[in-house]
Amino acid sequence: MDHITRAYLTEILSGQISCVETISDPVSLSLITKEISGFDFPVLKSRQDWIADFGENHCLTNHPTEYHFHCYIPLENNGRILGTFELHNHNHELNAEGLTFCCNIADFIAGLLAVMEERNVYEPNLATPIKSEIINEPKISAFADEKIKQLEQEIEKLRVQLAEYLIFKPEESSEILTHPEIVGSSPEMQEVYRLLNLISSTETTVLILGETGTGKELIAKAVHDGSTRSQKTMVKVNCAAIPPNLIESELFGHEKGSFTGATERRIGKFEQAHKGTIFLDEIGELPIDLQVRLLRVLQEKEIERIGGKTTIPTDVRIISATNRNLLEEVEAGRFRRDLFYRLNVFPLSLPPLRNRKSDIAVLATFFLEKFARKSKRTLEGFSKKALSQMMAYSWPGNVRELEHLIERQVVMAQGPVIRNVEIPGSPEKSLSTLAPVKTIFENERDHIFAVLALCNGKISGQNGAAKLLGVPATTLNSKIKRLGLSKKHIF
Ligand SMILES: Nc1ncnc2c1ncn2[C@@H]1O[C@H](COP(=O)(O)OP(=O)(O)OP(=O)(O)O)[C@@H](O)[C@H]1O
Repeated sequence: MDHITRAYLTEILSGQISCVETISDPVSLSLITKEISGFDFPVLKSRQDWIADFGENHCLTNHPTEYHFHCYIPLENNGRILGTFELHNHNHELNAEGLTFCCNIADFIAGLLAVMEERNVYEPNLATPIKSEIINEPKISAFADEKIKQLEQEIEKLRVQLAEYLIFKPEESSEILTHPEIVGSSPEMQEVYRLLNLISSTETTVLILGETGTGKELIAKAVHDGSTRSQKTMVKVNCAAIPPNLIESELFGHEKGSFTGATERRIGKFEQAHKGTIFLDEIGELPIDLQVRLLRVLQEKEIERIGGKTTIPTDVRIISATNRNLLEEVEAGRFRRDLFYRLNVFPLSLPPLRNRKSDIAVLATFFLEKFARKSKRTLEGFSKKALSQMMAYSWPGNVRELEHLIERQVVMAQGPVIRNVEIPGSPEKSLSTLAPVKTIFENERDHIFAVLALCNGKISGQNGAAKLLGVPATTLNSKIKRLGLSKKHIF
């Protein structure tokens, strides 16, 4: 290899600097090539990792300050690796969220380098290093066309978000965050509110992830309401609910007579959402051919009605949501990787209710008040028993399931306090209906019996039952006698 392109962000005390450089000097190159150009997937390394591998001389950030955490992501465009994106920072080891940020930035930088290469603005085989502060101070804008400017703007937005993310130290914030429309103050929801605050004033494309009923639509609404587009509408499209043959016309509209049954011109959801937000729910269900069209709309920022002859510019913020693991869908070839990166600019994961049990009581009370008001009933709250029933349940349908359950309880309530909640699929168990319970004695006997059978009756030694059970062979022998077990039980 005769050169390597490195785009890097480093955290310094006064803020962030960023630059792209091409290194072709043989001495630095051999060291760098050896170390980072071999990474063909994202790699996180700490300073200690580098020292363990290469000694104290590992530092390759071209900056005198030593950094503690390093992240390297290949800059890949259409299967070609154009260089490496690096982040060097002091404070945090990157978590999954930070890594996604970086992957998104890398994706845009790779796109930018590819366009620059195409336009001859950037020449990867240049013998001398170019040092253009493409991110902070776009010197190349003299040559730059619209596409380059757009990509630069996207990168800049992400860079600012990443900077805010890196500066934030959760342990230093003691303020309990809340939201007027969203109930819950568990640590998991604190993180959701923090991310909501982070994106509220931006135009970022958001991907909301979470199981069914975790509140994805509610959060999408909160993102829209908190944005500068809140005076315009948020148009919702449920990609799973529309028959595949109608979804294109639903999203982009059609001209009269463009297909059988198109008796009128139809304005699609993208046009309806102009200057506002479009919420693409269940995006994982979007057919693959429409994924291509959606990607084009995201890139070109214009749509074409079916049967239309002109393109219509659209200014729409995209929020999408899914309860699928989209990366798995990408790996399985059911979801386009380029679209995934476009949508996943800012991922926001909602925790399932079973992982934030401290919110159950407050959510249940919120719904109790809501439905009591609606049905004009006076209800005061839940008994301890009712609350512990709700706490013990795993809520596969999450907040929506809780909401429906409380609605039913309000209808059926006999007095001002709900004393018993009917958890679905678990009729109240009385002792007489429970399966016979084993005594501790029986449990121990059966367990020892099973392990002895596994070891073919061998008690001591390397493959003996005593070793597996973590007791000395003499103890196991006396237990076997006491429990009345013998070899005949085993073979
Ligand atoms: N934190 C919350 N506070 C108050 N209400 C909530 C909260 N989370 C969810 N809900 C309510 O629960 C119901 C389900 O929420 P929502 O429709 O947003 O879930 P979803 O994740 O979009 O579901 P699906 O994946 O099935 O589309 C709604 O009535 C919503 O208002």
